[in-house]
Order: sequence, then structure tokens, then C-alpha cells
Amino acid sequence: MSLMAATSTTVSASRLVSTVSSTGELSSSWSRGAGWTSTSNRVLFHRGNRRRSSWIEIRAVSTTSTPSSRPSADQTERLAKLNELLAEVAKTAASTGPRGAVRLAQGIEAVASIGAEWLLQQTQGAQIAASSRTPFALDPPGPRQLRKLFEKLGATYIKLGQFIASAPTLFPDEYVKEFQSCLDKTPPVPFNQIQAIIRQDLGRRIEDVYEYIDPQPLASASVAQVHAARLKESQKDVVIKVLKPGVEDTLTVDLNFLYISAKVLEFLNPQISRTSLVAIVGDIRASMLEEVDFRKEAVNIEAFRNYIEDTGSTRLATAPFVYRHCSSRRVLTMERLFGSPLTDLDSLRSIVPNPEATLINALNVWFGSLIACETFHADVHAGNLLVLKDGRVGFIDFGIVGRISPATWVAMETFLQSIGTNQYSAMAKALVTMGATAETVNIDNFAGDLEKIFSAVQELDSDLLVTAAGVPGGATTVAASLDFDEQQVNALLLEVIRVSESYGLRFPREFGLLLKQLLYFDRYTRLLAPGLNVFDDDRVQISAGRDTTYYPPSSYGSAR
Ligand SMILES: Nc1ncnc2c1ncn2[C@@H]1O[C@H](COP(=O)(O)OP(=O)(O)OP(=O)(O)O)[C@@H](O)[C@H]1O
Repeated sequence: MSLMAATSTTVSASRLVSTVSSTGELSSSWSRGAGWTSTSNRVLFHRGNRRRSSWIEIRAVSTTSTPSSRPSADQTERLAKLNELLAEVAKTAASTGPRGAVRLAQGIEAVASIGAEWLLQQTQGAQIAASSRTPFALDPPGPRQLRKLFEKLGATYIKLGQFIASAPTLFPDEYVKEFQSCLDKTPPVPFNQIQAIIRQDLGRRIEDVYEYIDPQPLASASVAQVHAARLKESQKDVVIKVLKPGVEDTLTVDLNFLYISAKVLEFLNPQISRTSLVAIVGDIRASMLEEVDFRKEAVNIEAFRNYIEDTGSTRLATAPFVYRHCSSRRVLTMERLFGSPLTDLDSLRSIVPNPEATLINALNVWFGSLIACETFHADVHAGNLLVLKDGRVGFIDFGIVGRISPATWVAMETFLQSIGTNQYSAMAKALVTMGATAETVNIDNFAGDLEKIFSAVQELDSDLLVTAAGVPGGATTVAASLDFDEQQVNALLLEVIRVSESYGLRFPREFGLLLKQLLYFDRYTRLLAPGLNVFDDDRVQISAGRDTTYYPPSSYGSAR
């Protein structure tokens, strides 16, 4: 294929026009005067009109001399790929429409403000260095700036940040660690906008469905806002989770952008395609779209409720009943659970004198759901596990769920049992089964490395117990020590993954999600029931869904 044949395509979209001339010059322009032009070694970005315009030029500097002006087969192929990519960019940009331009402006503003902050810090650093006559080294923008940028960019990027934090099998350590603290607290949307969404989605007058809705939200995060309410007919107390306005638009634009970025990255660095970047983007896309469709969350909640009923454990645990007649894609009306977060030790002790039984039951119910339900609750943190006034454990927020295949679960089971019994060879074999690899792994060496990691954990445990014991019963202080502990959990998870990867293993994302949840439970246990070892206690049924025995809270002296 000749160069000209490969590049003589014209791509057009409603607003963005991208052309490739017969001389090989590629150009693109928006109808309002912005655009870009590229030749083989130069890209010019243009913005403005005839009177005022500005150009940015990016020049490719070749480090090797070109022996001949005839393109090689490789170059021709890349040019053809570039052409395909441009066609895809144009198509995606067109489908994104004017929302894209607005979002682009927001993006530029966010980048500029984080950039300015970074520049200020560097300038201050340089001034201090100059006055103290010490050498100054520029601190390049890194994970911290990216995390702050994501927080500024809102919903999609905050979720993306949380995805990165939950996927140490896919992303580098420093980013996984930094994104653990990606804040998902955004100012509430005015109540009249929330009412408008409820009205539109339910297609009824609010006063016909609800006795009242508290205008003051219970919670407001980037994607949803939660309001307490009461149903009109049944007079039941409920909460309404409402998708914030504009979230879907932002998501469409941002996901398109992510998709294009993945494509561009793959084009620029073909090595990347080997790490299946597009598959990762697909995973991100699917999990985000699931989280903003509350009908999916309703299905997850109901599956969990059915499982609780089928296993006869309704006296021990619950999840909110979903009121389907007043729920939709953007509105989720569910039973309001009154309780205290599992980590609020003071309130917890006033409800259940001995929290150990409550915790064991929560664990057994959750383990059981891993196999019995199609999805498992993959976001059981302090705020999403409530201890209700009657002593039951309430599971809320089924927005993030994981799926685990039976094959992975079998290996996971062996892995968990080996943690409890310190059998590192068994642990190494289980990890090799889960992490697909064509290489032959030296099990003895791998087991030795794992042993080093897990012995370090024993030391962490004693640190944690001292922290917890030194607290004079205040819930805030206990929560603070848990925050600290979260970092340790993540560090341990990252360590297991890093060592495994050094043996050529790559785990599915579900492994990371599952292991992280288990480690959290392990940490909670050490606070709430120091005598219990999650991984090696007969009362904890890791063998999910098989002969699960539940322990009546009375047998451990707790009140219900
Ligand atoms: N069924 C419920 N009963 C009582 N309170 C609830 C219920 N559902 C949600 N809440 C309250 O609303 C808060 C936010 O709910 P939820 O976690 O479902 O939303 P979210 O937007 O996914 O928040 P995040 O991801 O930050 O946890 C909860 O922490 C809890 O305080």
C-alpha cells in the first residue's frame, strides 16, 4: 500500500472536520475556528478567528537519520492506523456533541488550577532553596496532582480514582495508594432539582407517593444524594437515593474521552495493547455504568435479601427492602435502616454487649453470599455495615459489586485457609492457580517470600492492638486508628500482588476486591473481637454456601 493511498481519506462529522490530503497532511477543524493540522513531524493546534488567533506547535524531533524518503512498510501501517484512529476520534467527538466542548472547558480549568498550585509550590521550593543556598530539584507532577485533578473533575474521575484504588492488580502501587484517599464528598444539589428528578422519573406528584421528604440530605457524594422520607400509603420510613443531575452527561463525555485516550495510548505505544488497556477501559466503563443505574443496585439488593431468606438467616442480617413502585433508573426508594456503623464502638456496645457474635454472623453471611449470589458486596467498609437496634447486621450500598467464578473461588478458599494455618506452600500453589501464567513458578521460593510478608503482618497486628487498647472508648479515636489501618491493609495487599507479579502471575480484578474485603474484615475483627482469627476459627465459615452454621448471638452473651 502506498503512502498516498493510505492517507487519502476524508473524515467528516457534524461539527468536527478531519481531512487527510494527498500530500499526507492531516488536518482537523471545528466550525468555530479551532482545530489542528499535522504533517509527518509537526502538529499545529489552532484556536481563534481571523482577527485573534493562537497556534501551538508540537514538533517531533527525529533521533535517527532517515536513509530514504520512501516510507517503510512499518511506517505505512502506522499511518494507516493513525488514519483509523482519527476517524474514530472524529466519530466519538461528534457523538459527544456540544457537551464535549463544555466538559473540555471544565477540564482545562481544572488542569490549569492544579497546574498553578503545583507551580506555586515549586516556586516556593525554589525560593527556599535559593535563600538557604541548597540545590533545588523540580518535583515532577505525580500521583498526588493526578488525585487532586480527579477530585476536581468530579463524578467519573472520582469513580475512576476509586477504581484505581481498588485494582492493585492493574495499576502501579503509588497510584493505588494515593487514590485510596480520593474524596467522594461533593456539595449537595439544591432540593428542588432532586424533587424534579423524582417527579420526572416516577411520573407522579411527589405528594401522592411520599408523606414527606427531608430536604436536608443524609449524604451527598459525587454520583448520588440520599434523603430520608416517609411513604404516603404505608407510612414506612424510607431513604431515597437520587442520581445527581448531569452525572450521566458527564459520564458519557468522560467515558468517550477515556476510550479515545486508550486508543491513542495504544497507538503511541503498541506495547500497551499487550496489557489489554482497552479491556481495562471496558471494565471501568461497565462498573461505572452499573453504578449509575439504580435498577442494577436494586437487583443486587434483592438478590442479597433472597439469599438471606433462603439460608434462614433473616434474624441475623438484612439489606433494605426496595420499593419498586417508587424506584427507577435514577431513583431508588428503599427501607430505612436505623443503626450504627460497625466501627462506632460506643454505640455498638450499647446495642450488643459483646460485638463478637455480631461480627461472626456478618462474616458468615457475607462469605455465604460469595457463592450463593451472582455478585458479592465489594464495598463493605465502616459506613456500609450497620448494627441495627435489634442486633442484626444491615448491609447497605450495593453500588460496587464483584463477581467471582467458581474456579477462582476454589483456589481462593485454599488461599484463605492457608493464611490461617500459615501453610505458605499451599498459599503459593493457590495463588499460582489463580494468577494465570505460562511460566513455571518455583513454589518453594514463592512460599518463602509470602512467609516474609505475612510475618510482617503479625507485627502490624500488635501495633494495631496497642492503638486500640490505648483508646479510652471514644468512637472517633477508634475510627481514626482504623483509617490508619486501612493503609496497612492496602500495603499488605499490594505487597502480595507485587511479589506474585515478580513470579509472572497476574490476577483478575475480583481477586484484589475480594482479598481487600477479607483483610478489612480481619482488621475489624481485631478491633471488635481481639480473640477471633477470621482465617482460623471454627465459627467462621470460609467454605461459603456449604453447611454454614450461624451462631445465635446469645451464645456469646450479646443482647438482641
Ligand atoms: N437504607 C438505608 N438506610 C439508612 N441509611 C442509608 C440507607 N442507604 C443509604 N443510607 C445513608 O446514606 C449514605 C450514602 O448511601 P450510599 O452509600 O448508598 O450512597 P453512595 O453515594 O454510594 O455513597 P458512598 O459511595 O460514598 O458510600 C450511607 O452512608 C447512609 O448513611
